[in-house]
Amino acid sequence: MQAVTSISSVGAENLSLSIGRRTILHGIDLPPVHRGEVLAIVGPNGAGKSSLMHCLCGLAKFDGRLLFDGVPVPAPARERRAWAPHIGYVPQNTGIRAKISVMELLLSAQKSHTRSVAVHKKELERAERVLERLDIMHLGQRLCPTLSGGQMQMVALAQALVLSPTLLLLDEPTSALDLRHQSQSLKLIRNYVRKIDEGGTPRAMALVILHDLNLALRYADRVLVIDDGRVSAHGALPETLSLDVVQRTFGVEGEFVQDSRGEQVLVAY
Ligand SMILES: Nc1ncnc2c1ncn2[C@@H]1O[C@H](COP(=O)(O)OP(=O)(O)OP(=O)(O)O)[C@@H](O)[C@H]1O
Repeated sequence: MQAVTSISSVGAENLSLSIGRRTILHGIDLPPVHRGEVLAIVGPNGAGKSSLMHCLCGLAKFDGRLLFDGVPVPAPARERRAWAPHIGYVPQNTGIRAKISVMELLLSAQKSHTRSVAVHKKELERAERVLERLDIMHLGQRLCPTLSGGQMQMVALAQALVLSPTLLLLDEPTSALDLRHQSQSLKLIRNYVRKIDEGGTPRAMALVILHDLNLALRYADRVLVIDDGRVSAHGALPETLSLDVVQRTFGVEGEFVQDSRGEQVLVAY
């Protein structure tokens, strides 16, 4: 198995997924997403967004090509394990049932069953840093099953970030969050991917499924619109998310207005 130290881009060609006799994804092309970029994946309920993410993180067996750094990723799970440490995947349902504290969860994610005090200290500091950035230090000693839905969602994000992945795959990471935490989490994700690492390149890239198109407009660089298992639009934001695309995809009327900072905001009727 080849050694993989990071992932610099992710893309897909003609990716299809069937479950039983039903085809869920019909030949999806995902032009490469590079480090430093946030790609929003949007589309109606049941369109295939989570299914696409399952393919990207190795949870579903698909036809077509998944490309990391422009190179097809081998299909056998054994081969794909090489990439796993570089992927931070947060699923839609993040229920963590283990009766351990949030801090224990973040330490076990880093596999810190070490006797080395120095390593343990480093991992503890990293866990504390992530909790601090997400503004959830106060949850460190709480048992995971006692957390609220929103708190659990932020802890799941912390669990992914603590491993410093180069590819973040986030399935509706803000669905249970209040207004302040929605902005805070997406700002943190954007800053995380744009941060320049020791090699002088942005640290990571993020693919984020979002239902709130205004959050996509504010925090993502590009958008992939999925409708009925197909890509119906793809490109830079805000121009790709035209009123026509919104009407066709979601079947709603609306208009774009400018907010006080001059940014485009969608008002749907
Ligand atoms: N295990 C499964 N067996 C059969 N059908 C499935 C399975 N998982 C998903 N599907 C179907 O695949 C389609 C796409 O589902 P998916 O969860 O990818 O949609 P989504 O775009 O993420 O939707 P939502 O916005 O509601 O989360 C849906 O019609 C769903 O019913």
